[in-house]
Amino acid sequence: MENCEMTARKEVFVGIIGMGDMGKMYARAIAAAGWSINACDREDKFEGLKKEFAEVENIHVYANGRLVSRISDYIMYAVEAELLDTVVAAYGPSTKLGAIVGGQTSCKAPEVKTFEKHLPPDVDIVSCHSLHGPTVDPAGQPLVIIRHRASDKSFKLVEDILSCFHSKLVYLSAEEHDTITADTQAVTHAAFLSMGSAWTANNHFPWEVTRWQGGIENVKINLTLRIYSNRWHVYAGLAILNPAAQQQIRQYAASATELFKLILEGKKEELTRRIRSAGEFVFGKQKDQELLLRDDILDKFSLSGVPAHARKPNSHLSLLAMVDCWKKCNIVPYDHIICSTPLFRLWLGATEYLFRQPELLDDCIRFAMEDDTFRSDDLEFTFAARGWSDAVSFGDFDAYRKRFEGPQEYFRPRFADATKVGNQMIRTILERTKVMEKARSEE
Ligand SMILES: NC(=O)C1=CN([C@@H]2O[C@H](COP(=O)(O)OP(=O)(O)OC[C@H]3O[C@@H](n4cnc5c(N)ncnc54)[C@H](OP(=O)(O)O)[C@@H]3O)[C@@H](O)[C@H]2O)C=CC1
Ligand SMILES: O=C(O)C(=O)Cc1ccc(O)cc1
Repeated sequence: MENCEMTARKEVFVGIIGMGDMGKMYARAIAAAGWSINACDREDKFEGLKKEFAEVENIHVYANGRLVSRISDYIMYAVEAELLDTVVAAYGPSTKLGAIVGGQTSCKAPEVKTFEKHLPPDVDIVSCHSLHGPTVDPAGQPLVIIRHRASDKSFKLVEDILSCFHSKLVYLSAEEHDTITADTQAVTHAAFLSMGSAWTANNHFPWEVTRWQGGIENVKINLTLRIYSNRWHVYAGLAILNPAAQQQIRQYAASATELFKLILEGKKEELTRRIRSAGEFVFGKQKDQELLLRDDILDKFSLSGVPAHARKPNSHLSLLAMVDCWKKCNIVPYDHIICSTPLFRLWLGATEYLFRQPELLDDCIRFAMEDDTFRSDDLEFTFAARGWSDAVSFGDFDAYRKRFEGPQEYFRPRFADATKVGNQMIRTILERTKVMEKARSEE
């Protein structure tokens, strides 16, 4: 980069309020690109943060968000979604004249409403949302930008600042963003959260039980652990604050319950018809496309280390319910790939693996009907899906936290391994989606 461009960047101050996982990731990347960062967290973390960033070039730590707001040109709130309104009410009125403000919360309609409520009218609003967690390399991942109220100059400045991530910029309104992320993130998380609750309730680590080994089980286990290793409020915020998400999570629980009842009642034909018709709805147009996940890819990601030939079939209720839910909610997940998280793409890859290999799907249905090995898992899974749906529908952050913390403690000893394997999975799915998008664009 030209020296004069670096010097010009130093004169633009980017404020970051909330130096948790995402705030720190943003601060480090933007500072490394030469912009000046003014950062803060809660006042009681001031001394600790100052020490942590003492040696980091371009990052200046302040005691609170009022001080950061007074002197920054683009201010990003990277705090818990549940707290955003209170935090913006406290610091928003101190925003520098003519500055730009945005947020990193995962649900944008309430976020922009909060900004409109508390920010002075001379302040522009440009928000963003990185569609990945803080330990993922942002390069190539989607980064949504929302131009809510901004001059061309302000908008261009935000684009320049965020270009340091080398992410794929996706331009949406707050409402479009929330509809898509409800379709992709919220219901995906509901599936993994339910699996984690069910395994905890049955008191088994799935990678230690032979019926949970190999293939798409690796995706289920690793991603469940990945979610539980993150902070509960991230998932609570995006589900509870997004009305479209609530409805889909309810449908996911209803799909799991209804399919499980068909299994218990021995209604094989009805189950088969329902599952095939959902599969046709979701995957009907994919017939000529390669699978996102293949055996050789999946087998690289084992936590159990048990060889493929030791695998047992599985009723895969979590996957059957997902595809049924997509159909009931009229969602074709491929339409949202440009605005999806790595977890969503991996989950879609797992559903596709089952539904686009007819012999596997037949085995799965036969196994669900005829073998009761998975009945107790499926029972707990159904309870768990309903429990998560209730926690979200009641809008109760505290109940959500309590439901989350049990499995989180249970799985904690395996988080380090799961994060490593999960990161490799995410790199692989990014490469696979790039290859497939290229193939599609050349068709
Ligand atoms: N983690 C993820 O995977 C992703 C998260 N997001 C969203 O980004 C936002 C940040 O998430 P994340 O970094 O993971 O969460 P963290 O909990 O790691 O960070 C939030 C930080 O904000 C601090 N905070 C709370 N109140 C204030 C305040 N008044 N002034 C300054 N700081 C304050 C929190 O302190 P304390 O802990 O003491 O409350 C915490 O350190 C959330 O809205 C989340 O939904 C978006 C994409 C991905
Ligand atoms: O990829 C996922 O779904 C994650 O779990 C990480 C995550 C969480 C919240 C977001 O708003 C974006 C990404």
